[in-house]
Amino acid sequence: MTLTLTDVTLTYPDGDARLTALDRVSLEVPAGTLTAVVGPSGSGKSSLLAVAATLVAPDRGRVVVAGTETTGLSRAEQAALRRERIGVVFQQPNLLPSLTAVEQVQVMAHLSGIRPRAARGRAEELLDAVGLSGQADRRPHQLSGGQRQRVNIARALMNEPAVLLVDEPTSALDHERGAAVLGLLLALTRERATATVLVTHDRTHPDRADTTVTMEDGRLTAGGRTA
Ligand SMILES: Nc1ncnc2c1ncn2[C@@H]1O[C@H](COP(=O)(O)OP(=O)(O)OP(=O)(O)O)[C@@H](O)[C@H]1O
Repeated sequence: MTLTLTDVTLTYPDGDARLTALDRVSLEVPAGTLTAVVGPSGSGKSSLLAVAATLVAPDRGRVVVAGTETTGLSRAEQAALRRERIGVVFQQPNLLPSLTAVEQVQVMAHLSGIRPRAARGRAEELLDAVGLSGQADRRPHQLSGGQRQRVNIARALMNEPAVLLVDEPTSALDHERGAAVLGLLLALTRERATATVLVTHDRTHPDRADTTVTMEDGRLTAGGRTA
């Protein structure tokens, strides 16, 4: 299943005018591949993810998630689609301070309609997949920034999403850890056949992505590279 954006334009109110955050953006991300999105601050990268996640409605254009055209759906239908088909890892991880790593992942099952007993096993399996099997019982303050991001990724995979959207934190990870997260995301993308989009602030490691696109002033500029 694929993520497709076609001619997507998004504007925000800006005083009496409108600010164009996305300007006729088209992007296709096939299942089992990872597209890295790079570009300067304010160029529209997070807006692109927000539209792909159906969290923000574009002014114009089409967003198709795993075969479903999202722009015509009601808010309730979009919420159901997010719950069932989309995994999102935000720039600001909002882990719950009192829950252990495995509980953070498990709690997502509730939203995804997975039975509690099955949820524990699945949460453990996902922590294993992101390399955190030894840390299952730690709380967020006992984990490093990179480990917290891995918990976040495991959490986003709980509903077996078709589309995985990751907004990489700007400062939480150094280059080496950022590269490790990219390696992990690539492996998960292949294994789980997700259409993955990674917004990254590190300009060096996207070389390993299947495709790298650059945002500039709300436009996807040429120079996208397909491996
Ligand atoms: N809710 C909003 N209301 C008004 N303007 C917004 C809103 N969100 C973003 N913008 C503006 O839209 C443009 C694109 O912002 P966006 O957050 O998508 O950029 P970005 O490339 O993700 O930036 P960064 O790398 O700093 O996270 C910016 O000019 C920003 O100021």
